[in-house]
Amino acid sequence: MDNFTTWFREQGGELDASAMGFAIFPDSGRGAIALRDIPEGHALFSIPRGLTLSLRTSSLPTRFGIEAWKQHGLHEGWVGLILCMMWEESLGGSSKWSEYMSSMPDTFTTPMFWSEEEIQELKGTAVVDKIGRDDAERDYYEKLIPAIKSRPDLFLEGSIPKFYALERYHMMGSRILSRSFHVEPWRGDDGHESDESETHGDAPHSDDPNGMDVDADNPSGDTTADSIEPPHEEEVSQLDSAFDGNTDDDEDAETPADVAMVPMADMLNARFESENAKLFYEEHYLKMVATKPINAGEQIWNTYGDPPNSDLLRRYGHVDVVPLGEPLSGEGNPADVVEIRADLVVSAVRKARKAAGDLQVRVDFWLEEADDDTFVLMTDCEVPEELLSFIRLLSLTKDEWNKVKAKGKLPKGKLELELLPAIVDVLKERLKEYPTTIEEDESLLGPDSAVNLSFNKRNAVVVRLGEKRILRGALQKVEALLATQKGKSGKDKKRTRENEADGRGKKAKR
Ligand SMILES: C[S@@+](CC[C@H](N)C(=O)[O-])C[C@H]1O[C@@H](n2cnc3c(N)ncnc32)[C@H](O)[C@@H]1O
Repeated sequence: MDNFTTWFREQGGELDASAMGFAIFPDSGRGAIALRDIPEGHALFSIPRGLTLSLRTSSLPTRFGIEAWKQHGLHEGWVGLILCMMWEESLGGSSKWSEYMSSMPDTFTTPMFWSEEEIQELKGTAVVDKIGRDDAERDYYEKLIPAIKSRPDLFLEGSIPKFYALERYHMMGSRILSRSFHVEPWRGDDGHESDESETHGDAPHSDDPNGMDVDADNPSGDTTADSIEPPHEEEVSQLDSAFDGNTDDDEDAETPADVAMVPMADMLNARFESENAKLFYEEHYLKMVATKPINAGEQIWNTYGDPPNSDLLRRYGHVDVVPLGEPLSGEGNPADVVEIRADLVVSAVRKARKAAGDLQVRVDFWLEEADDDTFVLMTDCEVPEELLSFIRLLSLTKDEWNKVKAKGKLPKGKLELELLPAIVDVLKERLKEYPTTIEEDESLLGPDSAVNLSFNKRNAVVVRLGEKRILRGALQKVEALLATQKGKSGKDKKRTRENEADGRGKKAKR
C-alpha cells in the first residue's frame, strides 16, 4: 500500500494518514481502518476529479478518434472503459494510473470465474441468468478486437497477448463491476453525495491542472510518457457530447462515460447497513467523508447500496450474513429478494382454474400495462401487490375480463381468498426450482460441515438458502390464511348444520 499511497499523493490526492490506515481483514481482504477516533463529517481523503479513470480522463478515446470510437461501438456499455484500462495498463510506467492499475486485484470470486459445476450450485437463484459471460465475450470479439486491430500504432501487435487477451478483458470488466463509481460531470451544485447505485460513486471534467494539450486533429499521436495525459478541456466537451447520449434502448442504462474508477475510494469494504463513510462530490474533488463517528480500530465502511446476496455475489464475489428480523430468523441478508417469473404464475393459475382457456391475451395486456414479467418477494415475506394483481387478472371471469379490458386498468393487488390456492402453488413450484431443500442447505452451513465447504460453494448455499427462506416465509403466511379461512368455513358449515338440525336453518331459508 505504501507505493500506492505515495503515488496517490504525488498525483494530487490528499489522505489524512493520522485518521485512516489500511489493514487486511480475514473475510474481506484489504480495507480501511480508523487509526484514531474520527468525528462525523471528517474528510478522510480527497481525489482530484482528473485522477479518476474513465472515458473522460483516459486520452485513448481522443487518440483513437471519437468517430472511429463510435463506429466500433466502443461508446456503448463498458467495453470502451475496459479498452482504456487495458491500454493504460499496457503503457506501464508511462500511464498516469500505472501504480493504481497494479494495486488492483487480478483474481475474483464472482460466478463469472466459477466452473460449470460451481454455477450449478446456484440453480434456481437470480444469479445464473445474470452472469452475462456470453454478452461480454460478444463485445470482446465484435468490438474490442476489431478496434485494436484497426490501430496497430496504438495497440502494438506484440502487446496483444499480454494486455488484450480475453482473460484480461474479463478481469478488467470485473474490476469495473466491483470497484467503479458513478461519477457525473460537475453541474455546479454543492458537494452532493454519491448515489447508492451498483457503481458506488461520481467524476470528472478535465479541470486537471496538469492536463496536457493533445492535438485533437492528430488522434494517432505518439504514446511517449509526456503525452499520456488526460484529455484537454475542449476534448472533454467533445467527449461529453459523444458519450453522454444514452444510445441504449434501456432508458435507465447508465451513461458509459459516468462509469469511473476512483483510486483510494475503491479500497473501502461494505457490509449491510454498516456505512460510516461516503463519497461526496465537489467541483474539483471527490471527498470521502465520515458519515458517523468512527472509533479507533473500527473498519471504515462505504456502501455498495445494500443489494441482495444474489447481486453481491454476482458483482463483488461475497455475501452478507447478519442477523435477520421478523418474520425470518437466524442469519442472512435482510436485503435479499426472490424473483418469480410470470410464466410460473400463469401455469399455476391454469392448474387452479382447471381450464386452459386463452390466458395469453391477458398476459399480453399485463405486459403492456405493467411492463414487468418478474415479481419480487422481499424478506418481509409478503406477497407483492403486483403478483396479486396479475393472479387476479388471470383469474377473472370472461365478463370481468371484458370489463377490465374495456377500462384499460389492471385489477388492484388485493389478497382475495379464492386466489390463495394459486399463490400456494406458485410458491411451491418456485421452491422446486432449487435442487436442494432448506434443511439440506441449513445442514451444509451447520458448524460441522461448513468448514468443509469451498468459499464459492458456501456463498452459493447462502444465496439460495436466503431466497428459499423468503419463499417458505411467504408460504407459511398464505397457508395460515388459508387454514383460517378453511376453519371459518368449517365453522360456518357446522353452524348451518346445527341450525338446520334445530329447525332454525330451515326457518331462515324460508
Ligand atoms: C471496492 S473493493 C474493496 C477493497 C478490497 N477488499 C480490496 O482488497 O481491494 C470490493 C471488494 O472487496 C471485498 N469485500 C468488500 N466488502 C466485503 C465484505 N463485507 N465481505 C467480504 N468481502 C468484501 C470483495 O471482494 C469486493 O469485491
